[in-house]
Amino acid sequence: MNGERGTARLTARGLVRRYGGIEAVAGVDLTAPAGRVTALIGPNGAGKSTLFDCLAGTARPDAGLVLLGGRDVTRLPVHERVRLGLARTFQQIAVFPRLSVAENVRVGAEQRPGTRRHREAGAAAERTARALAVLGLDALAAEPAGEQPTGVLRLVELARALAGEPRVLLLDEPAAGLDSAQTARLVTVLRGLADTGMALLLVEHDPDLVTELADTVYAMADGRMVATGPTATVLADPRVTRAWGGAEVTG
Ligand SMILES: Nc1ncnc2c1ncn2[C@@H]1O[C@H](COP(=O)(O)OP(=O)(O)OP(=O)(O)O)[C@@H](O)[C@H]1O
Repeated sequence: MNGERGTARLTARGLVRRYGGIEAVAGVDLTAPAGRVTALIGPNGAGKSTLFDCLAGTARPDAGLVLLGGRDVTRLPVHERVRLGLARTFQQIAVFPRLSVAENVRVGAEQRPGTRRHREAGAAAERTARALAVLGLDALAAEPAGEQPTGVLRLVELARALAGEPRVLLLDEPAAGLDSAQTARLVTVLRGLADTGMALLLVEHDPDLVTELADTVYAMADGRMVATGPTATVLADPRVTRAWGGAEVTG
């Protein structure tokens, strides 16, 4: 796996997505390499979620390409991208409230290619157990998801994504609602996943978390990339600090 570190796993080329007269994503290039944590930052309305939707397949770009492991997936629906190794968590938490924590995670384990075809129920159970353990959720496995606090539900969503053993993981504000202990665990888990060769791309608002986690940062404003590069360099870029402070981006 580590031999692949740095190889592009998910690539956007010239992506454009319009809503009516608004270019929410206005010609964007981005690469999430294997074995790295890549962060996407920018003020509200910058286009981060729209770009995520185009990468995950929940939105179709009006122009440009999405490549997953070198394969053009621009026109493939979400479930095909999942089969090719893409997983995602959402800004708005979505769990099945009446299912247990473990059953919610199992949903992710069963989306893995070949699970049904080969009747790999045992393997799906193992993947579920592994994902629960990685996120420290074993003790809550049998509890109804609907009774858990937000912090736990974020971890359940992440466990569900991991249970499919993806090669590319998209995370939309993964630390929102987590307390400091859960955030520390999340950081350790995400770094550990990158070390296994997974490509991680996260949308994040907290500069401290971005500094702690990300190898590379893409900063968006008004649908465009305003700065890209190593985390410390991008976070110190005046165009980025202005945009994050809510002021107009001019450059
Ligand atoms: N479904 C939609 N219909 C119309 N306009 C949309 C839609 N989704 C996003 N937009 C517009 O596209 C632009 C980019 O929005 P987007 O949600 O992608 O930004 P964001 O960077 O993710 O913001 P936030 O940090 O608030 O989630 C905004 O002007 C938004 O109003």
